[in-house]
Amino acid sequence: MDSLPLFSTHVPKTLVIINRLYTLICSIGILSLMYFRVSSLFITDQLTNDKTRLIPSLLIFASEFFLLLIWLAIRLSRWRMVSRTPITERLPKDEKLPGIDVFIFTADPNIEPTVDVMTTVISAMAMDYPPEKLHVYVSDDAGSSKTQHGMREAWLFARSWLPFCKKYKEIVKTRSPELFFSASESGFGDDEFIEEMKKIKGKYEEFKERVNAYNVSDKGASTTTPLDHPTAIEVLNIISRQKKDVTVVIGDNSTVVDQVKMPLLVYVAREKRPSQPHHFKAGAINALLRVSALKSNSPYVLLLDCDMQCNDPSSARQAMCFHLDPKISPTLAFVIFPQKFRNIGPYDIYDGSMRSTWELSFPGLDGLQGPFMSGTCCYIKRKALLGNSKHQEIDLSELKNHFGASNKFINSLRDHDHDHSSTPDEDSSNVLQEEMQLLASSTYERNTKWGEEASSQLQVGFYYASVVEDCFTGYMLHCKGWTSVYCNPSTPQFLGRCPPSLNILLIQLIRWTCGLLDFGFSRFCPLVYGPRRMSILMACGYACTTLFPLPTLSIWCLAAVPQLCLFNGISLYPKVSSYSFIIFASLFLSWLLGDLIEALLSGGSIQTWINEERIALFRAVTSYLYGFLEAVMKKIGMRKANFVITDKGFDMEQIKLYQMGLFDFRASNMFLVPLVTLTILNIISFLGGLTRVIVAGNWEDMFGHFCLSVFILVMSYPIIEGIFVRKDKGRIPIFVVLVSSWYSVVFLVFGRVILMY
Ligand SMILES: O=c1ccn([C@@H]2O[C@H](COP(=O)(O)OP(=O)(O)O[C@H]3O[C@H](CO)[C@@H](O)[C@H](O)[C@H]3O)[C@@H](O)[C@H]2O)c(=O)[nH]1
Ligand SMILES: [Mn+2]
Repeated sequence: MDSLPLFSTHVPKTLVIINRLYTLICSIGILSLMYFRVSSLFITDQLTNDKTRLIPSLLIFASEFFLLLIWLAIRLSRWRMVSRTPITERLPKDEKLPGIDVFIFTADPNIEPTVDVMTTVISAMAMDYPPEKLHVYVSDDAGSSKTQHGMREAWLFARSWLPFCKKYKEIVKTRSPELFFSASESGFGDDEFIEEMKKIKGKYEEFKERVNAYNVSDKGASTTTPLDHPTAIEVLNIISRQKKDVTVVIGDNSTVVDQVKMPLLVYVAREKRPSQPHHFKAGAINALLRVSALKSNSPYVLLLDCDMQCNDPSSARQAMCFHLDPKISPTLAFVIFPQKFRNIGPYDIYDGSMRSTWELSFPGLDGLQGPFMSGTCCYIKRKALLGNSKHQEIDLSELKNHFGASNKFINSLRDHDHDHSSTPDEDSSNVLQEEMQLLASSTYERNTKWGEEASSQLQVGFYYASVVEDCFTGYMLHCKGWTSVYCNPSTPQFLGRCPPSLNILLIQLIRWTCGLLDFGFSRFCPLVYGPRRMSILMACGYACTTLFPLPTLSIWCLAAVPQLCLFNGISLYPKVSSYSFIIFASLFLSWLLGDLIEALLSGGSIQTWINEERIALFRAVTSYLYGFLEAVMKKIGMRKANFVITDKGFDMEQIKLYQMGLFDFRASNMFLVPLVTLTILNIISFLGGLTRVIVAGNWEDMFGHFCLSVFILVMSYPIIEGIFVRKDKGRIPIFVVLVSSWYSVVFLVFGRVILMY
């Protein structure tokens, strides 16, 4: 049994063939386009005789070239798509399974509703895994009594929920009470089941009420601030109800309640002081790595954002099929599941399903060295995060230089070198508690290597260099030779909630853009640092992800320059009757059709495809631009790193618009103004160009421009509708329309001056 592989691998042939075909077409297209553009720069007449101008031609050439390069890099990174299926029946017996520490992160009870966070906690505790091998840690970066209290309530509810799930495991398919009670099939089962289900539903409602009541009461009012609070660690077990102060379980880590064992549950609020950098989520992960090392020190760690509930309980076993597979296990650092969302509307206008990432990019990377890391739905090997060598062989003082002064922590490192779940020595509760307090203190990392690039043998947790700590840390692991695996079973293992609002989405994207560019611009740039350490295709994958926001400049050019030229009767594209036009037409069409075919093959529809293209453009001209500017300002020292936490409480109006497939334009003006300006500019240019062509009759020269304009106008339809048609609250405010019209006029005037050259 042992030697049999624990998973199987398939190749999605149709997708692979289509992708390779398009890579080929795209490469030929790029070469011919370059030939055409370069030669037409020198022989002015070849275009539309005397009307070619240098500046717009150069701008357009650079933009097209850059976009095509990125397109090619994306295609290349999907060269070897694979998909994998774990075979859980072949896993060793429960006693032989390794321990797993689940880390759940929350940072602000005001925008991350406590009930939701706790539902995630409960769903993780109820996973299908031996409870004595499962340890759930909650990191509360706000140090809020609301979360701490919520956890005690969650623990109490779990005491009923876990036995219920165990008893009816054939019926209770999802272990998140929220998902279970909202699903229609929760009503099936015999009378006894229905009776018990009603009871437990009542308890769940009471649990929610108690948590919410506490949060609005005086007791819930915080006495500390998210940026300034002491360490608080609480290990929950039966006695913690009576003894409100910190309790530490001695002996077996799990607790037996009503014949059902409960996983260990630990609340950790690391100390935060304004004078000490806390490094956002990466800092929280590292603090948990240290604290958990003393308590359970499991060889595997599951990272979960607080809104990512465990939907299917089998993810841990599935992940272990890869981690324990004798063939891939030695180099395997992490197993990733896709982030799926439970609130995606029927139209998915904001591309919450991220189809191209989960269905195409990640399977592509999986055929190379493995998918990127994401800070949630990810089972990581602890050893990969703390060094891949035998810690016994390294000098103690060297280890202390890297990991800090705690002897107990260093001992734990040496412990997890034996790839099995270890029960750390249980000291008297006070000693252990003190040590955990030390490890979670804000000064512990001073003069250590936490969050930095260490020696080649050692890795000291998550990196602090970028606010997309997950992608960057994964990249560095890949550079060190670790691999990763992607697992995308048909039942979503985890379900979170995507932002159903344009504003929240675009704010989140600014952080991602800035964080990705941070590392794209650093000495670790995948184009420079990568190729020597990983395959060229893998480096391509990282390059197009970290540098993908850069085409914002190209897209701005393509959304404005050809339009200004159209307005002024200057042609940048060959005559429709000429041979060279075929280059443009075929590139443009194969780009669109390629995306369309892939969307259809990977479970999307025509609507999906239009939505994806549309939101990609909206993101490119707003978030990417601001993220890019922020990254540049950080680089020159004008700005500090910032992690704006994604708002997770949504209002009814937002949800209503989202469900109807209507954009919610109650967004910041900084997003609306660029979008509306470009739309108005395109409308004016289109109408102006049309008039001009009717008068001059040179439609053959301007055909390319019209195609581009029509495409942009179709993509901007929701904006046009938001300006002229909609009357609801989510329409585009009149003030924005006025300001944007003014900017469009400025564009037209400046454009005219520049186009003279
Ligand atoms: O100082 C902080 C900031 C955030 N978080 C937690 O980190 C998680 C992710 O934050 P969120 O605001 O939800 O960001 P998203 O953009 O939705 O998260 C994505 O992007 C992050 C990197 O920017 C990754 O860490 C996440 O795993 C990934 O889901 C949440 O649970 C937060 O509570 C902290 O613990 N401490
Ligand atoms: Mn999130």
